[in-house]
Amino acid sequence: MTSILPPGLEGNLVEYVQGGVGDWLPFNQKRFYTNAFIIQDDKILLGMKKRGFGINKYNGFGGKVEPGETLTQAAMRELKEEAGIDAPLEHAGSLLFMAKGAGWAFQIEIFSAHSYSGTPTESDEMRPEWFSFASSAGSDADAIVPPIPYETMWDGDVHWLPLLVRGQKFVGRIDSVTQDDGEFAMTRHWFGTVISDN
Ligand SMILES: Nc1nc2c([nH]c(=O)n2[C@H]2C[C@H](O)[C@@H](COP(=O)(O)OP(=O)(O)OP(=O)(O)O)O2)c(=O)[nH]1
Repeated sequence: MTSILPPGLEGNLVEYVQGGVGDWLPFNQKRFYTNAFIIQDDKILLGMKKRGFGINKYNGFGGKVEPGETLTQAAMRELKEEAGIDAPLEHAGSLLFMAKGAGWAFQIEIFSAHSYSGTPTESDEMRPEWFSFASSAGSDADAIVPPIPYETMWDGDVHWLPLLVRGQKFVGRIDSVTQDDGEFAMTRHWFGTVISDN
């Protein structure tokens, strides 16, 4: 099934999930960010954001792409700065995130790797922790790896993180408004999976 893509998304995509109401928000510019995840067996490495935008949420490791960097170089640099590790990151998906009133959109390029070197280490910005995405996660009293903490993550992550962990490339858009408490609430979202050309 093909469908009309939200503005700002492109590619050979099949709709996976969508929701919300209203017109897609206008934007006049995209700013590029990276977000990197390490996935091993049935575990994923997330970081608790200790400061700045998205504080007190678990997320991948990332930040702004600096002038002159490729997306992959930026993703590797941010992973090293924020988690203290190196990894052969590969592009895994893209997320266009729009906050009402901003005028510009976050273009977040998502990367993943199944191996890494070094030891995940707390930085000024992030505290790394492993989480399990096994179906039995959290049900075993002896389990020491907790399940993915969606309640402490960005609202839209519950839609695309399952695609990421099973290696399905995806593209999505999330529009949001800022609430009185400063938190973002999704107003509309759309996610599609990427159809490979071969
Ligand atoms: N997982 C996830 N991340 C999101 C969403 N929306 C959103 O802005 N983000 C990311 C984009 C950025 O990577 C991150 C916030 O930026 P950041 O705090 O890492 O960037 P920064 O400006 O501090 O950049 P830097 O100093 O680290 O370079 O939050 C979302 O819906 N899900």
